Amino acid sequence: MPHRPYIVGNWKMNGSRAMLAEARAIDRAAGRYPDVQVALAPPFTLIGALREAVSAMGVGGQDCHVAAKGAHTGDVSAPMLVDTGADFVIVGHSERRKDHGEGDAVVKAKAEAALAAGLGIIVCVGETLDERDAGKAEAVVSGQVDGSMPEGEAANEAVAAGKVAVAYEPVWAIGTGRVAEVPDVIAMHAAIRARLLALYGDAGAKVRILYGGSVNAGNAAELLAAPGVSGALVGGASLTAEAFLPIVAAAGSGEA
Ligand SMILES: O=C(CO)COP(=O)(O)O
Repeated sequence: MPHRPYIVGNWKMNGSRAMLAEARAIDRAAGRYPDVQVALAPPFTLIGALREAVSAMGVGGQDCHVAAKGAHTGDVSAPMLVDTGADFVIVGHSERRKDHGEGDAVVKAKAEAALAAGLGIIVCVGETLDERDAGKAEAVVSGQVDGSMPEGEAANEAVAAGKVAVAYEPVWAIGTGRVAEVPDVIAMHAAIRARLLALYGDAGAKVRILYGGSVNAGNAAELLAAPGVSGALVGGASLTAEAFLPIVAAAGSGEA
């Protein structure tokens, strides 16, 4: 694998202070896999506490507003994420795109706001089942990459610094137990890489492309060994150390 594997847990709208014990256990074990970059994205309410509870792993947000501050009730900005201890943020998750009507232009603005605040980013893309069945998966995902990735000098610098990742998450594989076929994942990651090279030139090779969608202990090794897969964005199986650590172990060479 040309990149340092990146295994990220997305807790979505799950978690309470009681779950900090899981984060601590994940963090302790993550320290045994220095070859793997491990991170968790808890809900906003837990970012600060989780940051203080862990030391080896990254801590991120699941979304940010396009503006740095202002009259946007209920929203959280990228500088606020930094202030509470986050080092990255996920933008453009399909649940945000669907639940909050976020299109590519908004996702791109969020990505640029996050970079301006100094955060790393994971930009999510992925097709629906209808789009895949219609043979449009690569076209849809390529269009999302073109429309959602940040542009400009700050983006080029962040890409070169390895602070930018893309997560390919087929919508039909999220939370369904249905994983994409490995050849389809390889093909899609290659299509995404081609767009990244077109957008950023040679530096586009530095963007890590993660797979997400029903990743678990049983399928992680095969997915992570696939050419072009630089890591995983994990939902349900990131909620406990017991479920998440085998995925970290599958990515790393440390002791189990
Ligand atoms: O959406 C996901 C991660 O962002 C994937 O969720 P699951 O791993 O629960 O399918």
